[in-house]
Amino acid sequence: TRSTRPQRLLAAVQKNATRGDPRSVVRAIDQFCRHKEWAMNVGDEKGCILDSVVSEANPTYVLELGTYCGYSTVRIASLLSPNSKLITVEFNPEYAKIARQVIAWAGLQDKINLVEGASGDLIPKMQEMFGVKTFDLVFLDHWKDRYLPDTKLMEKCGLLRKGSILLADNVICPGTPDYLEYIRNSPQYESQYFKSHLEYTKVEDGLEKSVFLG
Ligand SMILES: O=C(CSCCNC(=O)c1cc(-c2ccc(F)cc2)cc(O)c1O)c1ccc(O)c(O)c1
Ligand SMILES: [Mg+2]
Repeated sequence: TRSTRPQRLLAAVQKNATRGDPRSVVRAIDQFCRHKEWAMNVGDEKGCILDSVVSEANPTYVLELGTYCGYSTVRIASLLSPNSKLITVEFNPEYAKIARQVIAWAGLQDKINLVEGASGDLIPKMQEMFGVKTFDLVFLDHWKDRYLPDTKLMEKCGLLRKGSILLADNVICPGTPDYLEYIRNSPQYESQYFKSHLEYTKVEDGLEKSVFLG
């Protein structure tokens, strides 16, 4: 049977990237998506904004919601200090299977815990499963109608501390209107919009960075 797009993306990584070199994995995926087949990675333009937010935060514990093929997982983990951890949640088992291989090719499996399941089920278990107290940075890139309920759930579970950063992809395209309305009007957050474009296109999109004030 015909291969899937994630399988073809993995093949491009294994063909064009150097094992153990995360930046070459990121470059290989961007090349594939720009010149061969579009895929819903955060991409190179928004990826630079992601890099600057991660570098400035220098987080110890990172949560990513929505792994897909592991592009942003690898991009973030390549910037983390030695004892830090990235937990990434993926609902779709096919995506998770590919992401594990992309992460292994980049040589970052020791920094990353990929857990399969629905974010709404897993968020309340984060403390018991991984011994995590709070997350310093959360990257939201999963189902767009889950951003708001999962943010409220993280607040309820005490997973955010004063200064925790939420960085949300796709707040314009496909769009997360209920999340934006909540986070921009809540006195508990200080938000900033980084205007950019939908990965590999000229369509407007952007990242919303929000600091939890506790
Ligand atoms: O992985 C998922 C769901 S699918 C991936 C979400 N991402 C998108 O849908 C997505 C879509 C687009 C896009 C597509 C078509 C267009 F024409 C324009 C834009 C762009 C993006 O950057 C995206 O991130 C999941 C994980 C954990 C869970 O707990 C759960 O409930 C779900
Ligand atoms: Mg996205």
